[in-house]
Amino acid sequence: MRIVDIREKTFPIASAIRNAYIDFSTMTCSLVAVVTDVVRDGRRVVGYGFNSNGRYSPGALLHDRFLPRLRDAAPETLITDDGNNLDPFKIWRTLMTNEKPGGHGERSVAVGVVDMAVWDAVAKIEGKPLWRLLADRYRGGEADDRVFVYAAGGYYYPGKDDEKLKDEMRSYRDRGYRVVKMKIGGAPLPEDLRRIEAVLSVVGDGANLAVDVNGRFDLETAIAYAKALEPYGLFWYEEIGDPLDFGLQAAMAQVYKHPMATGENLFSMQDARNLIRHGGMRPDRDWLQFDCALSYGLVEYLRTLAMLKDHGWSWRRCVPHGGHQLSLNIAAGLGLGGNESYPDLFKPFGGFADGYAVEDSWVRLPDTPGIGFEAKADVLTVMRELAE
Ligand SMILES: O=C([O-])CC(=O)C(=O)O
Ligand SMILES: [Mg+2]
Repeated sequence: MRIVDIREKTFPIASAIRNAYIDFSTMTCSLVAVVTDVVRDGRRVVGYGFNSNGRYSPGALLHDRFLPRLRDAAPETLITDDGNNLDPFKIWRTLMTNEKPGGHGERSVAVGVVDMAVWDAVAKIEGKPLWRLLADRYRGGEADDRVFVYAAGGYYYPGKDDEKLKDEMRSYRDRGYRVVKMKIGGAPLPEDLRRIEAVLSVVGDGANLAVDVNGRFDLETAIAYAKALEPYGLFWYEEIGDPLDFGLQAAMAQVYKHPMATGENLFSMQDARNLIRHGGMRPDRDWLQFDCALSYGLVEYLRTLAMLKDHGWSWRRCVPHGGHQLSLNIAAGLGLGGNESYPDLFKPFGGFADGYAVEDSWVRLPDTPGIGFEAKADVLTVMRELAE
């Protein structure tokens, strides 16, 4: 078997939302199709991948550097020894030819998009959902039959008052999410506390609400917020300072006793390892949000999981950023703690299979071969337009 074509297209996923650091007025997303010569159920197997929000489309990097490496490689160097399937690890090595270590930048997004498409194709060729393939390969066949998900939203938005924020959260609760997340740090502390209390009037207990700073605070502001947030007993306090400021993160562990979360902007196993070594993260309560779609894909995420195991961390502490189905498959297949969900944002790329309702913040996965895009009509439409 071989790869016969690789296509990429950049799509806008712009919206008027704003977090404490950026707005999404020009946000884009890259969709990649890896077309193979394998036929299953009368169709040519095509694997699809895309990057999650927060980083722009890596289309230029893909066209300049990464896709030519795959096109120029001898086809037999990209497949398994028995010749029956693509080998995600060999493809990863080819993509990363002549790339120095460190300084990961956004090439990790480009490699992540291709890696997602490769795993989708690999599972389709094996005729299995990816969560099943991962459970069979790495967990002795054991898979979780449902995954914890929380609804992310609560952005700043022109003209959005507390009533609109409450309506948004009520609609997530009506759609089966127990836990919701909102943005903070983009307004003065008293205003954010008023917004938090508005949301708590809808979701009740603080254990049903996570807050996300998107890396905005210096230590002094982080501590002022920590003191104000402490009484609410929130689900988590996320990405409080700069993602690479492990000293700030470690200092916060001394002053904030409730759970914290971070990691969505760490793009390699080595960066994740530095967080674990130097960030003071507490394996009994804190959460790790590394997102494979932004950070060299599942091949690299497996290295990150191995690193966590070596450091005595349970994979149940991982709840990836991004709200995409690749992380949902990894969560079910490898036994993570859950996955993010954006019920209303970043369409059609975010979101899970049609017709699988969320209940009390748990969702089930379809049996569709691959990542499950064939079970989600809106994303499948744009995918098939690209390559089928
Ligand atoms: O607003 C964003 O960039 C998304 C984000 O942090 C999250 O989903 O946790
Ligand atoms: Mg975040």
